[in-house]
Amino acid sequence: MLKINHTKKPAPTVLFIFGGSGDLNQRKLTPALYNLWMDGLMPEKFSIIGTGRTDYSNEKFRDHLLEGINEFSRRKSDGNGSWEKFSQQVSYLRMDVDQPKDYVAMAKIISDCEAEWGVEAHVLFYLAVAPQLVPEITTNLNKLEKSKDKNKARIVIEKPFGHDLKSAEELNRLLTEMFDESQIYRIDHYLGKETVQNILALRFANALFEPIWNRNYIDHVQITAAETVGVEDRGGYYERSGALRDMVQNHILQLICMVAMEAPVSFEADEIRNKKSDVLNAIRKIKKEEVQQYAVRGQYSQGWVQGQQEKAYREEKGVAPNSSVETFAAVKFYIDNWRWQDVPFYVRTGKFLKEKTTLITVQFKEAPKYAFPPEASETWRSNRLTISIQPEMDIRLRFQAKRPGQTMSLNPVNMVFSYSDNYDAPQPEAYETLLLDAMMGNPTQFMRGDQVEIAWEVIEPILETWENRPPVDFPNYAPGTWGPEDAEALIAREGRNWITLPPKRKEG
Ligand SMILES: NC(=O)C1=CN([C@@H]2O[C@H](COP(=O)(O)OP(=O)(O)OC[C@H]3O[C@@H](n4cnc5c(N)ncnc54)[C@H](OP(=O)(O)O)[C@@H]3O)[C@@H](O)[C@H]2O)C=CC1
Ligand SMILES: O=C1O[C@H](COP(=O)(O)O)[C@@H](O)[C@H](O)[C@H]1O
Repeated sequence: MLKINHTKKPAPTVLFIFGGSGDLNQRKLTPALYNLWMDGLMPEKFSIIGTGRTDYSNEKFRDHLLEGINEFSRRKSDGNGSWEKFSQQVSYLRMDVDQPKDYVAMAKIISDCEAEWGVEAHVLFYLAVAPQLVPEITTNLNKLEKSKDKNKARIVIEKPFGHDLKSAEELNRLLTEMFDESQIYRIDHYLGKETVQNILALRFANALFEPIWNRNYIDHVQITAAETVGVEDRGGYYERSGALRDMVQNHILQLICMVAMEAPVSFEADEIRNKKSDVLNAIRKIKKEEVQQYAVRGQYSQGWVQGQQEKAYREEKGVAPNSSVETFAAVKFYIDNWRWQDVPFYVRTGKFLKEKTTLITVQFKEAPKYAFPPEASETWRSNRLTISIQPEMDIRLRFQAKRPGQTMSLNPVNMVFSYSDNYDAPQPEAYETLLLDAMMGNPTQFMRGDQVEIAWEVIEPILETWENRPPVDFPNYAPGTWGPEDAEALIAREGRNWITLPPKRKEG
């Protein structure tokens, strides 16, 4: 069920973070837990145990996490002892995931906490590790008595969930042999973003949009998820992934689900998940021989961004000098159902693009009859709704207005709902929301096994075609641009263009 309020706190919880010494924990997980604690949303009793092979003492581990708080958290250490108090409940367990004896140590930690707290604890196992370690860890966890408790033990699995359809199916099979589906939380952090969750409110708490939210009124939908950084130090991971696996299979398909799903009859987890699975199932499978018409790939070259010289992807650490892995992908999808038949969903994502932005645009059709003389307006297709997911958080409804003056001159204007103008409190980070949900036992905003598999099915023809046909033109875009020219052509040849947002309220 989607949460309505937080009158209840999570039950006393022991939280193990596999990959505790890793990047994700330092950047996102510990800052999220610290912010939850500062907001009074952590359980009354909790213990966080980071694991890894690195030789940390508890003190050194906390120092390492504090650096992450000061660099990445929305709240820094406040100098009033908050971090020190919080971090007393954080410790480190040095372990190798393939050593069964180390899981015995985990069992002891759980029973020690329970003895100290005088209650039976809930346990959350967060797997912030590379996917190849997941089978080993889960098989060992399955031997712990505690993990069999359906109501008290949960396991969070980071993306990527599998490498392709086959491996995702295998992973699902393995997990569901050992755990109940209700214990498995497949995380997609985009689903924890405030602006993404707000799509449900926008669509289903207002009578205004739903009547026109269909093929009769909508010309097309587009989603841009653009980053201004390269692969940084994740070249090793990215070489096995690429933009399609890294962003489209999960985050972007989930955004499509939020925009395209039918109205749920309740906010029960399975109701929402069923509605999303319906969308994924209805996405037209692109035939291999048609991939070139529907999808474009790119890889960044070296170049200059804001006076700084950037390396080509092929020069990044951990990347093969002749790599054919894509750092940019654009795809045109169709959803074959009554609501969306023939409405294209154009999506694009990439590293080292011109702007950091995640933007959903719903472009409405033209007015059926334009009685104004052509010289009244240069702009057509003026009606559009843009949902800025990040970094700006706003929704803009664009429509034509009369420019003040003695002539009937039209120009598009925006009605803007901006988070910062409407709410004083800072927005929680996605990982805060999702970690709290996992502790509360609320799987609504996590992916069910079937969704992950259908999402792989959707992109598999593209993946296979690209893997079998190495690109001849890589690298094909410079850092600081909007990607390869073919991506412009993908949409331009249908008389449309990619939309980016000028600053708030200045749009002309
Ligand atoms: N970093 C990010 O921004 C994001 C990451 N993710 C996902 O999260 C997961 C982790 O990513 P990230 O933190 O970046 O990766 P890192 O490489 O930074 O961390 C990997 C972690 O795994 C641990 N580890 C590796 N092998 C073993 C082993 N044999 N036994 C015990 N621990 C081991 C490492 O510990 P040690 O080195 O101490 O042995 C380390 O803590 C990945 O699946 C990634 O795709 C998802 C979204 C964003
Ligand atoms: O999952 C991932 O997401 C990030 C982008 O996340 P955002 O919240 O900053 O939009 C991306 O950089 C990374 O490659 C990918 O693995």
